[in-house]
Parts: sequence; C-alpha cells; structure tokens
Amino acid sequence: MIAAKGLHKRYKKTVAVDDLSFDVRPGVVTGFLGPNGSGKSTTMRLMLGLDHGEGETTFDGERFTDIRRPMNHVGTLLEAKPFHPTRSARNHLKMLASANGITDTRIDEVLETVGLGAVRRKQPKGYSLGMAQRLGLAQALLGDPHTLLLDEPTNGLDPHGIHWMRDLLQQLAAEGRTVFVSSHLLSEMQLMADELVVIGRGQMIFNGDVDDFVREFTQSTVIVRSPAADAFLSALEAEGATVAKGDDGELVVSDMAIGAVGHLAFTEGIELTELSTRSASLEEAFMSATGAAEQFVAREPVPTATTTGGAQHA
Ligand SMILES: Nc1ncnc2c1ncn2[C@@H]1O[C@H](COP(=O)(O)OP(=O)(O)OP(=O)(O)O)[C@@H](O)[C@H]1O
Repeated sequence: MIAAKGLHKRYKKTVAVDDLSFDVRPGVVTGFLGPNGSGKSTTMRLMLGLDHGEGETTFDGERFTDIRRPMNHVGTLLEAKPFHPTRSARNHLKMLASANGITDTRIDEVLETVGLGAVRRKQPKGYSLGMAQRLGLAQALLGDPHTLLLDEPTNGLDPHGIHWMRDLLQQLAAEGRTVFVSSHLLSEMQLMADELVVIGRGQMIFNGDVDDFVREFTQSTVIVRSPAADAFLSALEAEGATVAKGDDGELVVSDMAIGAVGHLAFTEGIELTELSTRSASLEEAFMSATGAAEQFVAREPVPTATTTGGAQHA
C-alpha cells in the first residue's frame, strides 16, 4: 500500500506538484495519467525522496529513505538507460544484487522474465530503448519487491512488448503487489489499469476506479436503429433528447437513458431493430478531464499554398 500525503514541489515560479494526496492499494494496477508537464515524474521522484519538496509518502507504512534494502520492498523504474554503458546487463544487476543480498539465481530469473536472457552478456550501450526498458524492469524486479513504481515503462516497446508488459504487470498485481505505473498510452491503460490517479498542472483531477472515471467525464450514448428512423428522431427530440443521425441511418441519442428510449418507442408504436448503449473510451474521458489542464497546446497546422491547391501549373 502506498500512501502519499500533501506532495508539493515548486521550481521557481512553476508549481510542478500542487498538494497531491492519494493512496495506491495492493492487488490492482493503478495507472498514473496526466498531460505532458503535469508533474507525474516529479511526483514519483518526490514519493521516493529523490527530489526536495513537501509532503510524505509511505510504502507499507515506511518512507522509502527509511527502508533498509529498499530494492527488496519497492522496485522503481524512473528513466530509461540508467545503466553503465559498457557493463553487461548481468554484471549491472550483479553489482546491485550483491549490495542487497540477492542471489545470482535471481539475476538470471529476472533476465529471463523480461526476455533478456539471450543478451545478458551484451553491453547496454548496444541496447535499443525497448531493451533498456526491459533491463530497467529487471532491475526493478530484482529484489522481488511488494511494490512497483514505474514511470512510462512501455516507452520504446513494440506492440508485442507492450502486450507482454501489460500481462506481466497484471500478473504481478494479481499476486498481491502494489503496482503504480505512468503511461501516455491510454488504450493500453484502459486494458491494464483497474484504478487511476489523474493529474493536471500538478493538481488532482481524479483518483478512483477506471470505469468511474470514464462515466464521470464522458457521456455514454444510446444507439437506435429503426425502419421509421425519421419519425422516431422527431419523437426523441420532442422529449428533449439530443439526436445525431449517422450516414447508415443509426440514431445516436444523448441526454436520455436507454430505458426511456425503449419506453418511448413502445408508446409511439415504433419498431426498433437495434437498441444498445455505446460507452466512451478512456481516451475520450482523459481529453475531457484534462483539456483545461493541458500545458502545451500545439497550434493547428497552417495549410500551405500547395496543399490548398493554390499552386498553378504552367
Ligand atoms: N529540473 C526542473 N527544473 C525546472 N522545472 C522543472 C524541472 N523538472 C520539471 N520541471 C517542470 O515541472 C513541471 C512538471 O514536470 P514533469 O516532468 O514532472 O511532468 P510529467 O507529467 O512527468 O511530463 P511528461 O508527461 O512530459 O513526462 C513542468 O512544468 C516542468 O517544466
């Protein structure tokens, strides 16, 4: 269990983390989301006491800096390639292992777990970003910790690697560990995380269940198909619903519950061939929740003369 209380960090005029408090519970994957520059990495550094700031974080009741042999309790991955460039992956882990009373068998075990068994004697300077992330994860897992704190672990991984990472983190959580992981891959997070901490400009936006986040920040719609679509559209609008008609004739109904839509069809004597709900995605919820808190907003591309058809051929 992680308990973060009153985390606060200011860089001169910038408040990077603004009085954040949250709990991360064991047994589930908790995703840490926020737009670029919202303070995720700073929060994670504060949690580990690697940055000066206010507030306190405890891991199963203890501050990270007070834990004897922290690798055996809290595994961390904060940046890719934090390795000596010419020391082999195995030697890198061996150095950490011997300082923490971890056996050679465990080193080979974690290298196999992360898929680096075959290249364990290679120097990390020859590693791709994805391989470096795997070595970073091996380092985090080395002490068989009960808690994992991972900043963008899927960064640089190919689709197979991302899938593998998702399965692994879910398995580690199912074993009862506390898994706190940041990522910009929202579709992946929707599949991987059970709970979320969402921040914007250093402030808490949401802390809770993924499904509740999607429900709170989006509107699910009701999809209707009917041979009398136009007549039903008018009836729905007369009842105050907002209705959009798709090219293929489907009606997308907002502001009315599915039961009320079905009841209206019944009272109007209109036949329906489909009546279903469409839930919004985590990405839609994230956009809606963090839109106002986005710090870096790109300008719309300006069309050039050639793309607007302004160029004339002689
Ligand atoms: N060493 C630093 N000096 C000054 N400002 C900093 C420093 N590190 C971070 N910041 C600022 O603090 C804010 C939060 O940055 P942080 O890197 O924690 O965000 P993030 O959510 O991890 O971003 P990203 O998603 O882009 O990785 C940003 O405004 C950033 O510019």
